[in-house]
Amino acid sequence: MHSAISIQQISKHYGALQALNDVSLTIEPGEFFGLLGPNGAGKTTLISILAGLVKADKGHASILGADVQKSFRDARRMLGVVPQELVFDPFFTVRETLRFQSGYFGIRNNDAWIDEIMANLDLTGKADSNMRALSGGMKRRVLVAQALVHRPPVIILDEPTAGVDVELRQSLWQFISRLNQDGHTIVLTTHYLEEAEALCQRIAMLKQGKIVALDTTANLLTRYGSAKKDGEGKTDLEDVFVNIMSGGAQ
Ligand SMILES: Nc1ncnc2c1ncn2[C@@H]1O[C@H](COP(=O)(O)OP(=O)(O)OP(=O)(O)O)[C@@H](O)[C@H]1O
Repeated sequence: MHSAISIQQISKHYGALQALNDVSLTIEPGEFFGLLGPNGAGKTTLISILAGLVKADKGHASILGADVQKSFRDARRMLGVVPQELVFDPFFTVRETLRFQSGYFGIRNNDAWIDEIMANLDLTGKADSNMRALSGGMKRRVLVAQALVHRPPVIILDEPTAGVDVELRQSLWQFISRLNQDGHTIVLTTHYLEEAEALCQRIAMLKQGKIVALDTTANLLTRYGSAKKDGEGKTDLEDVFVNIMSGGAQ
């Protein structure tokens, strides 16, 4: 069986800046995987390479066996990406936006699935609203819906809960967890480390374009956690993250 995502020795420069430096990573089908790192570590660049939006200088990447460059269409069809930035045509309604996205993948008569996704994301009441009339949190739900219209087995979410209220965050995680239980592979980037700790089975940490830690969440907590100074003695992923980013990992 193919890996859900295979990344082999990927490097990427932007001028003099090395955004990714020899990154290798394999994610298996059905995993809930966290890709963490400080601002500028290279997470979005790596996701853009997987989505075929940015070309790596070196290395290979594939989605369920399809090379993201050589078999772009096959790879893209198996991948749903929830981007970090909210970019929409403001004059389309929510339903039109989702129909348009279905058309991009050559799917017609997708309304039953679009209705199901909208219901799961609490968007049904906004189906006929123009995108420009939605709040930021609602727009983010549409971004998630858009990533799912073609029923991709692998889903990457780039900071999906940035600027989202607690209620939506929880309903979003319930929905994403259900997709994972149904067999979808989920890759998540987030700066909310408590979310990553609760959801992700395995985590990679990037720092200045290099992987500095890669392990199960449980092992990372055991290996790199340190008892909190507040005396409670409980370690968490934030603790681990700070230790690794300050040079505690090899
Ligand atoms: N199109 C571009 N041109 C030049 N530099 C870029 C470009 N895109 C990204 N970079 C640089 O590459 C580095 C990695 O950026 P990237 O967006 O991948 O990081 P990130 O880990 O996703 O950060 P954040 O957590 O802030 O989203 C940064 O230094 C960024 O400024």
